[in-house]
Amino acid sequence: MFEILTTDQMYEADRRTIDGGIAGDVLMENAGRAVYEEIVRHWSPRSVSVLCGPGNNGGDGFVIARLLREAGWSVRLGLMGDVAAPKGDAADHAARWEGASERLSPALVVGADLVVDCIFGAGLARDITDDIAVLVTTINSSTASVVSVDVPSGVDGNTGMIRGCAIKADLTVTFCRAKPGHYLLPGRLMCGELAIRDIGISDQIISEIRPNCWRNDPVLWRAGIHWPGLDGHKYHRGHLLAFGGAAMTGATRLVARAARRSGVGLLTVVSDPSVLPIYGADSPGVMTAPIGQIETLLNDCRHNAFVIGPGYGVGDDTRSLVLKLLHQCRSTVLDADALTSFADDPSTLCFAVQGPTVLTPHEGEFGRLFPDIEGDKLTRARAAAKRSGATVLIKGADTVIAAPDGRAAISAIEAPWLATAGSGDVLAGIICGLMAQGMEMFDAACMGVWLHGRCGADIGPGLIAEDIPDHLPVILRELWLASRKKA
Ligand SMILES: NC(=O)C1=CN([C@@H]2O[C@H](COP(=O)(O)OP(=O)(O)OC[C@H]3O[C@@H](n4cnc5c(N)ncnc54)[C@H](OP(=O)(O)O)[C@@H]3O)[C@@H](O)[C@H]2O)[C@@H](O)CC1
Ligand SMILES: Nc1ncnc2c1ncn2[C@@H]1O[C@H](COP(=O)(O)OP(=O)(O)O)[C@@H](O)[C@H]1O
Ligand SMILES: [K+]
Repeated sequence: MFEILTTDQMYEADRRTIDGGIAGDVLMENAGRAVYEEIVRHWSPRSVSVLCGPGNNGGDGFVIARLLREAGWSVRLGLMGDVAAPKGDAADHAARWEGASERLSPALVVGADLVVDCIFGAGLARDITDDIAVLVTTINSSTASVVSVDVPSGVDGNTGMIRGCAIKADLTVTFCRAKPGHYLLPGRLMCGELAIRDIGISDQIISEIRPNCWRNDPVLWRAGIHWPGLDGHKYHRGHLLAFGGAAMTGATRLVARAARRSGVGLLTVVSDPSVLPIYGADSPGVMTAPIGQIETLLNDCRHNAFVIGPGYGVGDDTRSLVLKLLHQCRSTVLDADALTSFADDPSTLCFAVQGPTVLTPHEGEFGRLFPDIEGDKLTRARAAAKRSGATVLIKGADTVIAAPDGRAAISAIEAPWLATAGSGDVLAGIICGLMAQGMEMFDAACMGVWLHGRCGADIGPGLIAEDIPDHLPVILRELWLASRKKA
């Protein structure tokens, strides 16, 4: 259930299911019944208006209206266009509706306690305009509860973008699998609670259409975790070099603590000698080395992972050091200043990426490195990953992680408490720590985002970045115990 399907993949899954012998009108009946079941689970009988658009989303509406009416609810049904308009499966279900139909208008919202939005689903093809926009505004400013079918009308299922305007739902019921627009902003804000309901499309069919986007969940990457073996020693868990800036030392101190809490065997902060005592005094388990020893450090292959950027400073020195590090082809995480230092020359950075590399920009940093890449976050992360050869993670409430081969994951954990200075530094440290332990770059980025999100959600109000590393053992233990149960 963690796959995320584009609307085209969803149409393909429908088509293959229909070819396999389940008729389209049965799928529509199943879809309508799933929404009906969610409605009666959430609300007691009340006056409801079901608003039907001209396509199959409207077809689902006829099923929902019929089932609610049969259950004794007071139902009004509004239809866009004339009564003879529905085609195909929607027409079949329209014919089974024995109640009255009204023309779709704001009058249907007056006196309704519940509005069922079946105006547009996967087939939204252009911006909402004029009379439908007035209806959307009326619904959004009414006190009625709102259930959206498949997607809130006006939200683009593939991108999460709002096409003109969109309905704000309390509950969205989608079918088979979620679509990107359920998790990407701003679509996610319009969905309310999300229910993903089976309508009879088999897992076999979903695997045949080879989805390459998932909701970020341990199912994706838990097999790639390197738990320490009974006979292991610290060098089996990696030796990470964290490059510390001379002015903002707090950033790399956060990086270091997070990396160590993620399980890395050894960690050395490498910095200007003038600030080494600050890094050394921060935590007794941290080792330090002056930047002047860089060649010696790099000659030691046991130093298998590098993280650079947080608090490091923007400029030529940073750029040269990043290129030197990338030349080693070892696991590397580039964040913050390590990215911004290439704002004038991003192609040099992309060209230099050869080994396992994760770029962790927030939207501002992404825009500096890839100003020509446009579109929704999923599309942009994928394009940047393909161009650079790195795993690219665009941070935010809807963090997207994309691999150069097109695989992508979207974070769905709600943890707005993470929006605080230093929290991104912690994320960079976690990801690099996981890579140092041998985890593949895309898996490490996904797992890092998940651990970070779970810490944020658990700690909640009052969170400061310093809290996150020290909460990691709680979440890691959960994963570890689950892995032992499986074995
Ligand atoms: N077997 C299945 O496939 C199943 C499908 N299911 C359901 O079907 C839904 C997809 O159905 P769908 O493809 O008919 O698309 P839908 O969203 O109803 O809209 C299409 C219509 O809207 C129109 N239109 C578009 N944008 C517009 C605008 N801005 N302003 C005005 N008009 C606009 C467009 O017009 P056109 O662009 O063609 O001129 C067309 O007439 C899916 O979300 C799910 O709920 C379930 O029953 C499970 C089984
Ligand atoms: N609304 C939000 N919900 C969840 N996570 C968020 C939200 N806003 C920001 N974050 C997360 O907080 C972190 C902030 O990182 P960043 O912008 O690099 O800050 P800093 O550089 O101060 O560490 C990122 O991991 C980002 O995904
Ligand atoms: K809808």
